[in-house]
Amino acid sequence: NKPTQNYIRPCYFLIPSRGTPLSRLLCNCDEVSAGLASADTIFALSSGHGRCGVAVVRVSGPASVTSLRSMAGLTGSLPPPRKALLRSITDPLTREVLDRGLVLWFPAPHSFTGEDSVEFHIHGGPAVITAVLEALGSVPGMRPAEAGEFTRRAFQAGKLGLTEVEGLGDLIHAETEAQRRLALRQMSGELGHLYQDWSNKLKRCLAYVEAFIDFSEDELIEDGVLNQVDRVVCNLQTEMEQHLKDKRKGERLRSGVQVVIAGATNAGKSSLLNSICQRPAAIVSPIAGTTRDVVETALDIGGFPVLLIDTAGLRDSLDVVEREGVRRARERVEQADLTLVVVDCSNLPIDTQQAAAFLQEHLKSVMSTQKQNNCLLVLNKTDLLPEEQRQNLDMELRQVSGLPPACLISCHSNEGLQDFLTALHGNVKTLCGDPLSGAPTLTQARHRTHLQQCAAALAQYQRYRDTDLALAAEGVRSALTSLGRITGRVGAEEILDIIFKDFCIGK
Ligand SMILES: Nc1nc2c(ncn2[C@@H]2O[C@H](COP(=O)(O)OP(=O)(O)OP(=O)(O)O)[C@@H](O)[C@H]2O)c(=O)[nH]1
Repeated sequence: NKPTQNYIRPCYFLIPSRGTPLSRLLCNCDEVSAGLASADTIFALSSGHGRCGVAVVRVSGPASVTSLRSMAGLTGSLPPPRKALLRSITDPLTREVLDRGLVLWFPAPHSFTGEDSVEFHIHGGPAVITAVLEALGSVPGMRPAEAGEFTRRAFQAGKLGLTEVEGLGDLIHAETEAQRRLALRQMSGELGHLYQDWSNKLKRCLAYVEAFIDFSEDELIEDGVLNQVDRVVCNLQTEMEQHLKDKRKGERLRSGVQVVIAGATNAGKSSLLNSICQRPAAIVSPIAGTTRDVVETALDIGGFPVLLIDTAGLRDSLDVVEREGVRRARERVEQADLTLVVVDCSNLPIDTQQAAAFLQEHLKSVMSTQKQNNCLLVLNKTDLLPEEQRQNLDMELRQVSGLPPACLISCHSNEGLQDFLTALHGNVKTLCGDPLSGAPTLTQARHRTHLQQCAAALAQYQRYRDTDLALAAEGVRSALTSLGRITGRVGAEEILDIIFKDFCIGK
């Protein structure tokens, strides 16, 4: 019998002559809905919106051929697959020529969606695009595609795994070089292959445990089979632990590093924000307490995405609005990946030891000790210091232990700004990691959740291994289910909508 979709069932392999069960394996019908042909044919503009030289309109589904024949005037044989053909594109009802462009024919299964597909490469003016889309809508069996529907069909045809789909989505949304690299790596399937490999190992473990439960009493199963399972489970746990201990680098790179600028009023926080992003994004004034709310600016720092956040100056205030601003500032500091604590260095004691003690107290008032590990001290307004004091401070603060790295800058003269930007880039790079080196990293919070569930389920195997083998097997089974949720092989329906809704129409 064909197993029900997503259902893991045992099946027996028999030696035909004696009928003795040799081993019991698991057959996982995990092709999701592979092979389910879609009745509708969908079409959409797949290139970007707005005026452009060339626009690509994509069609996928059984009526693709009809659209090709009726709109490109092809009565005889179809063009060779994947070869561009220059044709007049006509309205199938009125026969009016709408444009002259290229048509490409991708017969199933060698297309992005796995279905018969056609592409019309037409001129990118809005009137041409509208006319061609309207004409396609008049072909029987065709309808406009929904957001992400082409990719969804590719997934359902087994052309892409769910992690690859997510990589493709990230690639479309990538705004920086490092994000592009990370997305491309995930789209190439590295992460998906890692999880699939773990999944295959667990399937084998489950088969062994089930076999042991069923046949150990008849002595048809070798001694030590459970020891093999123990070893695999233990190794997988270690691998997963390592994989999860990634300091959220991939997730951070995907969504942007949160860099928060904090400190006392008038220290020059807004000036620093403006200097970094090289435009007057925040209001600067000599009036203490000018910034009252959070000001966010998205930046590309050396290829890494950064969300730079200016906050209200930290001080006690009777003003309700300012108090709320300070509360929000503290909240953002606690959520930050990196905090830039700005200090007006013209207010520092001249003696370096006293200055260091002052800075330590100041840091304590801004953030928790743990947060100080991801912090840069920015000593601003060096233009107000005598040259000798500036140099002493620069040299001697480096010798003080227990202080975060400090940068001396002046937002007015730009002195020290380049060194500070280099330090900032270095910190951001460390927080994101190199997207191309080492093992593939986690990029989504949902992967982390399912992996944590998987690790917990493996712990259940170990807990019950010697007392209740059925419960231990259940642990391995739910570990498999958790992995299947990441790759889209099990119980993925509820998450598909969430993932595909992030895609644009035409992808
Ligand atoms: N001399 C000098 N003045 C600076 C420098 N940076 C900022 N200032 C001045 O310091 C004052 C306060 O600057 P802001 O950038 O508004 O300071 P802030 O920390 O955002 O202030 P709040 O909004 O009160 O939190 C302004 O008059 C700036 O022109 C600097 O490097 N040197």
